[in-house]
Amino acid sequence: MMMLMMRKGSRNLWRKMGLKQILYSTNSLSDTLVNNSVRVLGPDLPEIWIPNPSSPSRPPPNIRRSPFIFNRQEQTAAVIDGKMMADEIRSEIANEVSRMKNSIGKVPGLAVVLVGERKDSQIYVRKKIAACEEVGIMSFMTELPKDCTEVQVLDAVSSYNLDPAVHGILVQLPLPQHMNEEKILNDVSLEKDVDGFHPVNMGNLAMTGRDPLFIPCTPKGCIELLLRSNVEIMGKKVAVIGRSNIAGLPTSLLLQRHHATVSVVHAFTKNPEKITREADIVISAAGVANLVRGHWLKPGAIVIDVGTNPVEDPDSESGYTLTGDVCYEEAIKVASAITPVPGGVGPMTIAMLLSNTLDSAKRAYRFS
Ligand SMILES: Nc1nc(=O)c2c([nH]1)NC[C@@H]1CN(c3ccc(C(=O)N[C@@H](CCC(=O)O)C(=O)O)cc3)C=[N+]21
Repeated sequence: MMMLMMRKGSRNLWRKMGLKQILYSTNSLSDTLVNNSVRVLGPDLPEIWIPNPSSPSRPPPNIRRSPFIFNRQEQTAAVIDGKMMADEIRSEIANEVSRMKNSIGKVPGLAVVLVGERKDSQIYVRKKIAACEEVGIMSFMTELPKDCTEVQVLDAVSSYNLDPAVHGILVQLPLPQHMNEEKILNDVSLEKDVDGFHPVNMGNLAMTGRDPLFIPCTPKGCIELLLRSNVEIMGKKVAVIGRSNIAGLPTSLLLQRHHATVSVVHAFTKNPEKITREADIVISAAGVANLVRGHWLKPGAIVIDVGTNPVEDPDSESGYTLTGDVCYEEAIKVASAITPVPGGVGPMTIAMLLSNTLDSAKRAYRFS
C-alpha cells in the first residue's frame, strides 16, 4: 500500500516534473517562435507622427478649380483637377451601366456596411451612395450601432455575399475598437471585395505575375490621376508618405507594378524631408494636416495629396475645413503639379469604387 502510494506519488511527481518540463520546453519553444516572429515581422507600434511645431495651423485657402489642369499665371504648380476627372469617369461608368441594363436587363449593385456613428464615415458613405445613384448602380445599406456585435456585422456581410444582386461589398473603416477588422474583412467574398482589402487581393497585388480581382480605390485613383495627367511613372523616384492598409501600403505596391522606385516614408523614418525631397513624385497619405512643407519637395515634383484632415476653422459653418497632408500654399511654389484638397484624390476614390463595382458586375454576368 505504502509502496503503491509512493510509486503513485513518485509517478505523480514525475508526471508533474515531466509536465513541467514539457510545459517549460513548449513554453520556451513557442515563446522563442513567437518572439522570433515578432522580431522578424517587426514590433507592433502605433503609427504616431510627431507634429512639426512650425507647421501652419490654419488651412490653406480654397483653390480655384474649374479647368482640368490649369497653369496659373505666376510660376506655380499646375492644379490637377480630380473632381473634373472623376466627373468624366462617372459619366463613362453611367454609359456602361445603361448599356448593360439595355442589353441584359441587369445593373451593378453595391452594398455598404456602416458600423457606428462617426460623422466623417457617415459623410463618406452618403457620398458613395449618392454617386451610385447618379450612375445607375443599385445601392444597399446596412447601418449598425457602435455597440452591435461582431456577429451582426458578419451576418450582414454573409447575406450580401449570397445576394446575386450585390456585386460589391464595402465595410466602411475604421470599425469600432472592439471589433476584429481582420476577421470581418476576411469574410467578404473575394469576388465582391470592391475595396480590394481582402488579404488574397492585397497579396496578389503585391506579387509579380498575379492579378488581384480588385485594386484598392484610393491607390487606383492616384494612379489614374497620374496617367490621365500624362505623368510618366516608370523609372521615377516616388516617395509614398504613410503605410496604412487602405492607402499608403497598397499605393506603394501598385507603384512598383508601374516600375517606379518607391520609398515609403512613415512615422519612424529618420529625416523624412530628405527622402521626400529626392522624389520626382510625392504621394502623401499620412493623415497629418500640413505635414509636407515646401522644403520637403524637389523643385518640379508632382504632388498627390491623399490626406483629408479636418482642421478647426471657426469661419466655416461646419466648424472645420478639410485640409490635405501637404502645405498647399508652400507646395504650389515648388511643385510642377499638385492635387488640391478637397477636389483631388477624394472624388477619384469614389469614382474608382464605382468602376470596381461595374467591373465586378460585368464579371458576374460575363458581360463585356
Ligand atoms: N472601406 C473603406 N473604403 C474607403 O474607401 C474608405 C474607408 N473605408 N474609410 C475612410 C476612407 C476615406 N475615404 C474618402 C472617400 C472620399 C472622399 C471625398 O470625396 N472627399 C472630398 C470632400 C469630402 C467633403 O467635402 O467632406 C474631396 O476630397 O473633394 C474622402 C475620403 C474613403 N475611405
